[in-house]
Amino acid sequence: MNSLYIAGSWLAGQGELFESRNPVTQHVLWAGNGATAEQVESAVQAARQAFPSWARRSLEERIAVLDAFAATLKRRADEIARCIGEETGKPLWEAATEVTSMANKIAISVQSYRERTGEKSGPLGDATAVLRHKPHGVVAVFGPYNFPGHLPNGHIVPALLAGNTVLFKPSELTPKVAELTVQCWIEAGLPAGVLNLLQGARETGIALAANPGIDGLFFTGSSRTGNHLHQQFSGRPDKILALEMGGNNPLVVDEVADMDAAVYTIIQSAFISAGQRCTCARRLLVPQGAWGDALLARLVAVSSTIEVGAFDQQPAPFMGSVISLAAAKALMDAQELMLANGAVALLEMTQPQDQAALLTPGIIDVTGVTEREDEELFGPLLQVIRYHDFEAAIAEANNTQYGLAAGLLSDSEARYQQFWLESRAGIVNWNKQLTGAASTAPFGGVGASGNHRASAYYAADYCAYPVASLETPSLVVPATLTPGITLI
Ligand SMILES: NC(=O)C1=CN([C@@H]2O[C@H](COP(=O)(O)OP(=O)(O)OC[C@H]3O[C@@H](n4cnc5c(N)ncnc54)[C@H](O)[C@@H]3O)[C@@H](O)[C@H]2O)C=CC1
Ligand SMILES: O=C(O)CCC(=O)N[C@@H](CCC(=O)O)C(=O)O
Repeated sequence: MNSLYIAGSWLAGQGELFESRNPVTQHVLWAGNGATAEQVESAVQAARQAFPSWARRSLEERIAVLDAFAATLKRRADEIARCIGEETGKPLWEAATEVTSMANKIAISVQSYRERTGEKSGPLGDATAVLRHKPHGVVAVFGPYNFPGHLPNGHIVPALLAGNTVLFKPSELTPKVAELTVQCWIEAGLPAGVLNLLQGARETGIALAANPGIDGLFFTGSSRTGNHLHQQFSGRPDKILALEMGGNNPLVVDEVADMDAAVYTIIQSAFISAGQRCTCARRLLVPQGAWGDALLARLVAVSSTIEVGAFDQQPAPFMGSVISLAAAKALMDAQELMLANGAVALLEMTQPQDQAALLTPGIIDVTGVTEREDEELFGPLLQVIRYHDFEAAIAEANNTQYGLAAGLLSDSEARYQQFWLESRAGIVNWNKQLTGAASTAPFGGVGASGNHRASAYYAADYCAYPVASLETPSLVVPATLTPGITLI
C-alpha cells in the first residue's frame, strides 16, 4: 500500500508495518508501512525544493488554494466525519463538528494572519518603517489521535498560509484520517512537495524531529513526548518549536443555585470525547458538606445514564470509545491503582466488553489519597477532591505541574475575579464547560502544558517571523552629519 505522499507522489513506506483498527469492532481500517529515516530525508528535500515558489506566491494565491481545501472539506464532510468516527471511536455527531472546525479554520487563519502577521508601515524620519513577515521554511507538524483532522489542521493551515512547506507526521493511531485529509489537499490543487505525508510510529517521528533540514516543529500531543522534543531542540535557537501538550485540569464548583446546570457542565467538561480532550476536567473540586454531597449524588445519577456506544450507533450515544484497547486497559489499571491507594469509587468506570474500547464514565473520590499522582489520565475518569474553603480550592486547583485549562462554576463574580487572578492556566472559564475552546481565541497552556507558543488564533505567530525594514528609494547624505565625520 502506498502510505506516504512525498513530492506529489504516493509511495510505499519502507519502515515498520502498522495498522489502525476500529476501536470497538477491532476491524482493520488501514494498514501500511511507516517512513524510514531515508524517506523522511527525501520528503525534507521535496519540501525544501517546493519552498521558494510556494513562499513567493502572493498571499491571495495561497489563500485561493486554502479556500479550495475548505470547499473540498465541506463537499466531502460526511465521508470525512465517518472516517474520523470509525478510526477514533467518537460519535458521528461529534466527528461532524470536527470537520466543521477544520473548514472554519481557513477563514479564521486568514483573519489571524492579516491581524497578527500582516504588513504595516509608517514614516520614520526620512524613511519608511515597514513590518513584514516571512515563513520559516520547512516545518514538521506532529498530530495527536484525539482530533486527527482538526488539530494537525490547526498547524498545517496557518503554516501553509504563511508560506512554509510542511512535513505532516500524523498519529500512528489515525493514519486513515490523515490520508484522507491529504487527498483533500491534493484535490484543492496544492502543488507537489508543499505538503508531504510521513506515516509511521515513534521511529518515524524520531527521524523527522532529528532531521537537520527542518526549520521548525509544531507539535500537539502528550507532555512526555513534548518534553522529549524540547530537550532535543535545546541549544537550537535557530529552530522554532511550538508545543501544545496535556493538562490535569481543575474544575472548581462553588455552591450554585442551579445544581442541574452544574451537573450538565461538569459532564460536558469531563466526559465529552470519552474524556479524550486535552481541555477535559480531570479534577473536580467540590465543597465539603451537604450541598457538595447532593451535587455528587446528582452527578453520579446523571452520569450513570450517559449513553456510551459505537461511533455509528443509533440513537447516537454521548460518548464513543477511547482510542484503543491498550488505552482502555491503561485507564482501567489507573483506576484500580487509585482505588488500591485509598480512593473511593462514586461511580466505577467499567469496560463492558473485553474486546471493545468502550468505557463507562468513572467518578472517583481521591480526597483521602495522600500521594496523588499529577498525571493526565486521558479518558472518562474524573477525580473528585473535596475542599474546605475557597482559598483551599484555588490552592488545590493550582496544585499541578500543568496549566492548560481551569474553570469555576459559581454565582459569585467576586469569586470568579479571585479565581481568574490566582489560577495559573492558559484557559480560565467561568460557568462554561472547560472543553470546546474557540478557534478565534489563542489556545495554549503554561507549565508542563506548553512552551509559550499558543496555537489556534495565535498560531500565526509561530508560523512566520517578523522582518523590520527601514526603506527609502534613494540614498542621500543626511542634513546633519554625526560628529567626527567630514565628507570632503
Ligand atoms: N494542548 C493541546 O492542544 C492538545 C494536547 N493533546 C495531548 O495529546 C495527548 C494525546 O495524543 P497522543 O497522540 O497520545 O500524543 P503522543 O505524544 O503519544 O504522540 C503525538 C505524536 O508524537 C509522535 N511521537 C511519539 N514519541 C515521539 C518521539 N520520541 N519523537 C518524536 N515523535 C514522537 C507520535 O507518533 C505522534 O505523531 C494527550 O496527552 C493530550 O492532552 C491533545 C490534543 C490537544
Ligand atoms: O485549535 C483550535 O482551533 C481551538 C482549540 C480546540 O479546538 N480545542 C478543543 C480540543 C482540544 C483537545 O482536546 O485536543 C477543545 O478545547 O475542546
